[in-house]
Amino acid sequence: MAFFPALGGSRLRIAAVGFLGLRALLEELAPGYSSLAEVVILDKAYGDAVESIAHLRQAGGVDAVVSAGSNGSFLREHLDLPVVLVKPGGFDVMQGLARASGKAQRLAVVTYGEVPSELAHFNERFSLQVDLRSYTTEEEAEACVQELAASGTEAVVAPGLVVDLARSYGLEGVLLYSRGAVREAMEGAVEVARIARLEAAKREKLSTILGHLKDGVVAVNLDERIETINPEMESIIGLSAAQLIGQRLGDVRSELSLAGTLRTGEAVVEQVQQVNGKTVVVTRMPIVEQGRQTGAVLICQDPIAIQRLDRSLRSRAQPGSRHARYGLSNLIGQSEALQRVRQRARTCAQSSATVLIVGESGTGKELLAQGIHNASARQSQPFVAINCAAFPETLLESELFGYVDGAFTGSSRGGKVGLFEAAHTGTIFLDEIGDMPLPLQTRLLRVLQEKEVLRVGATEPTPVDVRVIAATHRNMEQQVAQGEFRQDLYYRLNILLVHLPPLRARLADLPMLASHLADKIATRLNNRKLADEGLINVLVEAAQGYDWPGNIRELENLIERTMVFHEPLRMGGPVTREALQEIAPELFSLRDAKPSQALRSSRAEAELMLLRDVLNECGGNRELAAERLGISRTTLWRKLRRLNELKP
Ligand SMILES: Nc1ncnc2c1ncn2[C@@H]1O[C@H](COP(=O)(O)OP(=O)(O)OP(=O)(O)O)[C@@H](O)[C@H]1O
Repeated sequence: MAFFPALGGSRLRIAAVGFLGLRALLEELAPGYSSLAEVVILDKAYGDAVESIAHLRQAGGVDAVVSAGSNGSFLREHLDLPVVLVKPGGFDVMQGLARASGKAQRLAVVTYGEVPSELAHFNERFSLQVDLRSYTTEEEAEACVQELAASGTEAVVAPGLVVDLARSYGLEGVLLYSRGAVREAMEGAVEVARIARLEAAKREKLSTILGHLKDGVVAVNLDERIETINPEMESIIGLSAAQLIGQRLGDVRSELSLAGTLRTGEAVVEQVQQVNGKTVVVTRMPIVEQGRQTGAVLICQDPIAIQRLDRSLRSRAQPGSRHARYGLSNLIGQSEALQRVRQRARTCAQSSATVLIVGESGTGKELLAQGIHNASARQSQPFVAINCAAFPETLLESELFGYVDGAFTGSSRGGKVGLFEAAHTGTIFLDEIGDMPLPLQTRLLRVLQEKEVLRVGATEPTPVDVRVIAATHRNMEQQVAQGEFRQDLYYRLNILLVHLPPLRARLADLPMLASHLADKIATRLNNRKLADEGLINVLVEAAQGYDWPGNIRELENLIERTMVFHEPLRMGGPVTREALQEIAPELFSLRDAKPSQALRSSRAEAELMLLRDVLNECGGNRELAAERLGISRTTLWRKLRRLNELKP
């Protein structure tokens, strides 16, 4: 689509500067342009004319100026506006001479600047004996008229200034400019004014665009002098546009110099640089107009903004990959213990403080973390999860914190965004935090304290706003006591504690959980018949005496195993206790075959450890501990006594 900027709504405005004869001609011609432009006639010269034009510009603006002779040249030098000069042609000179010859014998032609060569040639060729003179300053004009008067010249054909002077010396003065020359100048001025308006509209549009850009932009001419700069670049450089326009960019900030681009004419794209102590991504490009280089432009981008954009593009490209799928309502179970967990999770969701979830493997720690995130104000932001036990130290470090280009051999070009940066404005879930190596614990502590990450190999940290939810199945107090986990980090993580009880401590939830999981798996396996109630009943009955070391994940696996291996179920037939015994012997063997003393003691040990942990967390308060475990106080007391007896 072509671009036709409007002329700014108002009429063009032209200042026509001239006195005496020129002024009379301007006044005569001006009404003929009233539909195109307002012509303001100024009977002023030199400095006074400049001043009057300045006032006019303030009161409504001026698009172009028409003037002539030395006055016109003076205005051209002192105004940053287009000035169109009335140019006398050969015909004007002849007309002037014809008019003057009717009044006098001895004639002179005085021109501004040099005497046109064709006039001198014409004069000589036809032996006209017209005295040809020229001037550039007002003083020269006066001296010239004095000389002419002294040498007996009777009439002078000249620009207005000289005509005026001639008359003051008693000579005849004939204005050099014809009506045609003035009309031509007026027409030129209207056209120039129209183009100036179009240019101004384009410039305004460009500066509005540049003003709204988040990137810093500066353009220079071939002499590397700043011609255009946007506010973002002003703040990167630390100086205002008024201070910068016209300066050489390389003199102001050598690190931003465009001299190389002007010399080679080649673009250099996305270089990482330090400017004013800040890291920026810089692109340099030549400006080429109609095949000719006319300057160069430099664009500065904020790397954090690029990363944010990169992240949003990536997350859009992989929907759901950085999102929490589950809410607190997906946490199935109505036992008192689970209801308390849900209530506590809702409280956690109200704040942005770090949460520590403690619970055995498979108890739903990640599900709970997702639920907290989705119930929090960060729900529409990224949720990023990582299992700290699943990576060797160096890999975990680069996964969490990212690295810069060339940080180590084999690192990807362009560096890598760490999960902390990827989780910016959202939540990061650090599973198995107790398995994080000590050096990384130190780095994590720094992130939590300073709210910024330092990529591997980087010198400058990147600010991040991330809510941390950590989880562990380990006894962290013990880890701290044994020097395996930093105490200060433990305190930082343990601001809001949620204890997820094991399945065996809330067997009341088992029927509901089994039925929910059976539904889920049957849907996944695309066979609704599998979610048979008979299966749930047999399973629930058989599972009551079982310990569920793998908790809900184990229950889920067991249901899936039964669905896959039990032929009659697939046909819609019943599941018998015997069939289940075959598929999941572990459910029965421990109870039926009386566990060995060694097995019993190790299970007792594990349970005792859990009870003690919870008691410790509750400061020895048995009521609170029983509540957290989802059992009654008497059961807790009984268990403690029995387990202590069982201990080898
Ligand atoms: N209360 C619950 N309701 C429904 N499903 C649950 C519940 N708790 C856990 N699950 C399911 O059990 C499986 C294991 O849960 P999750 O991965 O959250 O446990 P985890 O404690 O983080 O395990 P790990 O410590 O081994 O990483 C998941 O499929 C999860 O959806």
